Amino acid sequence: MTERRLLLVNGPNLNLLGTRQPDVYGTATLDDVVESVMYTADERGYAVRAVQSNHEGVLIDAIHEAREDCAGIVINPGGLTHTSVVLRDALLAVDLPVAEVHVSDVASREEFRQHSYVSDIATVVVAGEGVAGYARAALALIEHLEKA
Ligand SMILES: O=C1C[C@@](O)(C(=O)O)C[C@@H](O)[C@@H]1O
Repeated sequence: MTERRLLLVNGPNLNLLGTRQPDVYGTATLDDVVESVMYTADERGYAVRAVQSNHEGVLIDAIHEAREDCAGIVINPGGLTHTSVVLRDALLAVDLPVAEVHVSDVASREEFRQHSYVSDIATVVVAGEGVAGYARAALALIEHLEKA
């Protein structure tokens, strides 16, 4: 039976949501994000395990562990989006469907933010919708899982 659990991953600096560049990222906190994803997932009968780390290896370990008991991954890799081959490799290695989220509209920001190592392997990409984008991404991922 498919596990009814999602892994929610937030990468470097996302612990500072709410106070970090509020003009770009808004004032909602990481706790708000986790709560909104849990609420949305719970309504569809899914549990959520949330991890945030400023350390790439911690994120990679959490992604590896998801293989044991998660059906999919919702991830905002933060700046690692634009740099991390190892994060991409971890996502490919566990072979779970991925929803990539960005609070800001990365496509309309600096050029270096316009390349993602995750987007082409993601089932869902949501960017520029503020923290509300996390719940939308989780829902789209669940819908994908339910169809599969
Ligand atoms: O840390 C972040 C946050 C971000 O992923 C976003 O949610 O908009 C966008 C990234 O470019 C940035 O490095």
